Amino acid sequence: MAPLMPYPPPTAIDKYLPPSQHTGKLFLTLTYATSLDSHLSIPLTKVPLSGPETKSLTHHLRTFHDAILIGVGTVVVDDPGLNSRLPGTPLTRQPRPVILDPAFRWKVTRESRVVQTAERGEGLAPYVFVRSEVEVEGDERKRILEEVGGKVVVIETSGKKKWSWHVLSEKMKELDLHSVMVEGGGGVINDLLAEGNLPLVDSVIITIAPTYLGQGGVNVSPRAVTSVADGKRISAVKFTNVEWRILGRDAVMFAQPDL
Ligand SMILES: NC(=O)c1ccc[n+]([C@@H]2O[C@H](COP(=O)([O-])OP(=O)(O)OC[C@H]3O[C@@H](n4cnc5c(N)ncnc54)[C@H](OP(=O)(O)O)[C@@H]3O)[C@@H](O)[C@H]2O)c1
Ligand SMILES: Nc1nc(=O)c(N)c(NC[C@H](O)[C@H](O)[C@H](O)COP(=O)(O)O)[nH]1
Repeated sequence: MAPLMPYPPPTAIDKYLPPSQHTGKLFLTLTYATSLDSHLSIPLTKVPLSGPETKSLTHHLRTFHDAILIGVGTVVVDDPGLNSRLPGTPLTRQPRPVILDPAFRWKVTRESRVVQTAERGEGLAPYVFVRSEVEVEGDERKRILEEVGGKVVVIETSGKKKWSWHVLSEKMKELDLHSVMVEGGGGVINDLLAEGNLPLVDSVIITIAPTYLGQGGVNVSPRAVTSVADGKRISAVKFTNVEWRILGRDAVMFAQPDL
């Protein structure tokens, strides 16, 4: 895959990046690109929203994180590479792709881009998080992942459909992954922006592209929140330390959740 055109990253964004020494808490950065109508994409479609400058920023951010996390919905639709393609990025600065795929529905093959990327030594192979009820022994896909240094990570769900982000954070640390860049898609992001999960989010970096994708897109809008005091609707998520940068045609918000 062709190296990416590098653009100088914005200055003075260190406070939004993982610390150089890990602190025992998983550092979580939520980052994605959105349209003006808060859509990530058109359903079942990969939509390039980021311009060259913000795509370069995303790849820059990937070199600061131990892991990059997406949901199975994204890996199935986008067939992503999930590496940093900034020229000269050493393997030691490549993030570990993590795919949330409880039912192991991703039909990974040797042609999958993330597998090819790992095979060429241009990125790391994925860890696929799967529910303990799913039979993976003898599954050809497990072998394909292991051949390039990836693995199926079996996680207890104790009958629940979803893993809590506390369980996911503990599992990441167990795997020696101490900082993660959560890139989407809609299901993953709306879940992470739910009230109870916000304390786990350290930084939010959102690219806003100058386009409307139109109704019925893959929308980012967290669950509504009402005030405990009077039961009235209040903002679902607020931010602090908010800074904006204009990169090419896109605006980028850097912020931290205001808990
Ligand atoms: N613009 C951007 O920055 C951006 C970024 C990423 C993706 N996208 C776009 O977004 C679309 C995909 O979004 P999506 O909402 O369909 O899919 P998604 O969020 O990538 O994946 C959702 C699925 O992941 C699994 N999952 C998520 N959270 C989980 C949890 N806590 N525990 C267990 N499993 C969990 C579930 O799988 P099961 O259903 O199997 O239970 C869930 O249905 C694509 O079109 C892609 O191009 C855009
Ligand atoms: N920053 C950003 N701008 C976009 O316009 C867009 N569509 C995504 N989408 C994120 C999603 O996670 C994709 O799957 C990966 O961006 C593809 O990853 P690669 O570049 O193939 O490594 N992310």
